Amino acid sequence: DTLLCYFVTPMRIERIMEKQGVRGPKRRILTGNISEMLSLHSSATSEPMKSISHDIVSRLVPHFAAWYPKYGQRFLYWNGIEPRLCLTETELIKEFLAKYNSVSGRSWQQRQGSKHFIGEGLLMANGDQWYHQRHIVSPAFTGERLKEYAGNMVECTKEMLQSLKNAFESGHREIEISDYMTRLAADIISRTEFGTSYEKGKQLFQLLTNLQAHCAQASRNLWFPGSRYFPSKYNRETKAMKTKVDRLLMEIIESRKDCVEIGRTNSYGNDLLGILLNEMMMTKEKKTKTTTKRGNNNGFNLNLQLIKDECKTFFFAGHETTSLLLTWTVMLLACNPSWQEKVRAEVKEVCNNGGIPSHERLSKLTLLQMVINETIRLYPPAMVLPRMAFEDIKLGDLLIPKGVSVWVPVLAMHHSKKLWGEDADEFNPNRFASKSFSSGRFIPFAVGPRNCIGQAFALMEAKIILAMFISKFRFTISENYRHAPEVVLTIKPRYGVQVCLEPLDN
Ligand code: HEM
Repeated sequence: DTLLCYFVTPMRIERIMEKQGVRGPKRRILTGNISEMLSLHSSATSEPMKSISHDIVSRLVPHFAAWYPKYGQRFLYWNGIEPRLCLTETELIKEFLAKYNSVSGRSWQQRQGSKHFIGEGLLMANGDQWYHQRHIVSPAFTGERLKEYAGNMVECTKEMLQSLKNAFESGHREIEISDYMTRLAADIISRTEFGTSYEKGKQLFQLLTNLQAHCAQASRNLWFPGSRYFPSKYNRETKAMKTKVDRLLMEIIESRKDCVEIGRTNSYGNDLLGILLNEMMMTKEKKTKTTTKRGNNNGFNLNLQLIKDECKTFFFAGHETTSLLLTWTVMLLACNPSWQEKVRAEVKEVCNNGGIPSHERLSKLTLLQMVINETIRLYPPAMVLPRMAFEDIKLGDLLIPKGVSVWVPVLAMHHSKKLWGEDADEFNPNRFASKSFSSGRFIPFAVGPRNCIGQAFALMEAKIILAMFISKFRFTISENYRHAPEVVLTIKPRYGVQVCLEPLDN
């Protein structure tokens, strides 16, 4: 097996790719191109940028910036023993994401790296396991359900605006906005997931945030097979943190079950946790009635462990991405006062009740939507879409051998001058004025059956929060802001985003 994994398979993959003209940097046995990538990364992000420029590809994905001009629009590199095929052709990407979902998915490295903090939930599931989970949670994201969440979003935002006002009144003219946005997005997803058990959801937020930061650090060593078995301090600490999270989740689940068992209600609720518990109970009942074997569900079993994993998955996928979208939008509008004023005027016209947008009015906020699009083009929270081929895949003229991870470099494509023109690195929301922009080059939420299930939720949330924020405050970028985007799973501002606030009367 070792021989196969370290020598034979990599050589076979290299040969197949080379025959098709796909080349890449020279690979070392075991470590692949890791040391080169590490050294490129550490020099690229060691300092803040000299100005607030959005030309960030060579800073955040320096290996892409180095290899793309040299090896072309498809190239192969190695993260340890994992081969990665970087694919940048929009038609091929669309076809790959739309058609080959059942024969591609999360790689071992990805699943291992996130095992402790999101486990086997939707984001990391593959094949039938993925299919069943997606089917079960979809009802939580229908149009009707979204409308109901809008009220929660407005309530949480009002609280956040009040605490900003309090901070201002106690003398803080400058605030760091990413902290506020992170707490707000966590608040909203906690209510959506846990509804009434929301107070415990808040406690979970802290525990999960710590666990995630811890896992991000530990997974740096994952390219080395067997590392997860080392009795390291990291591994011990991770396990202890995970146990705490699971215990708290179990408490939330148990109290929900108690309510049903003592007959106070007959449903577990229609928030995400409720939907999952209802489904688990229904399948249990069906099983005892018909004593069906595993057959029709292909071995899929929604048990308590999976429900806990799902709660963690949605918490993780649903708050950090959105809070970053909000933070970067505030940064960009703080640096572009004319766009800030235009959006404020639009909000005033569309929502003439103090900037609180009703669900029906959201689609009328077109300038705000253009600004949001431009923000996730320049700073896409998910900067890469990784998918491993589980079978040989024929994509146009390209054969992708089994075992290769296809990497769609979202950030690099969003900044490509070839796709967006010479001003690709500039903030210009007008490029989204026409609704007919090609979908292939703009993929912040991915495309195809495995796209972001929370896309409509996130966009609704972003519009509500930004509309309310912009009606209450005018804001400018502080001279203390240091522009230092960095990648820690997502694209973050290393030192936060400091803005100066001016409350508005309305
Ligand atoms: C601006 C905000 C967001 C962005 C940019 C974003 C982006 C993405 C992207 C690119 C993917 C595909 C990842 C991949 O295939 O590698 C994804 C998947 C996912 N997202 Fe989001 N997301 C956002 C907000 C949310 C929210 C609010 C939720 C939940 C409420 C959510 C839940 C998920 C889940 C569960 C998946 C996995 C879907 C699957 O594999 O079937 N996301 N997201």
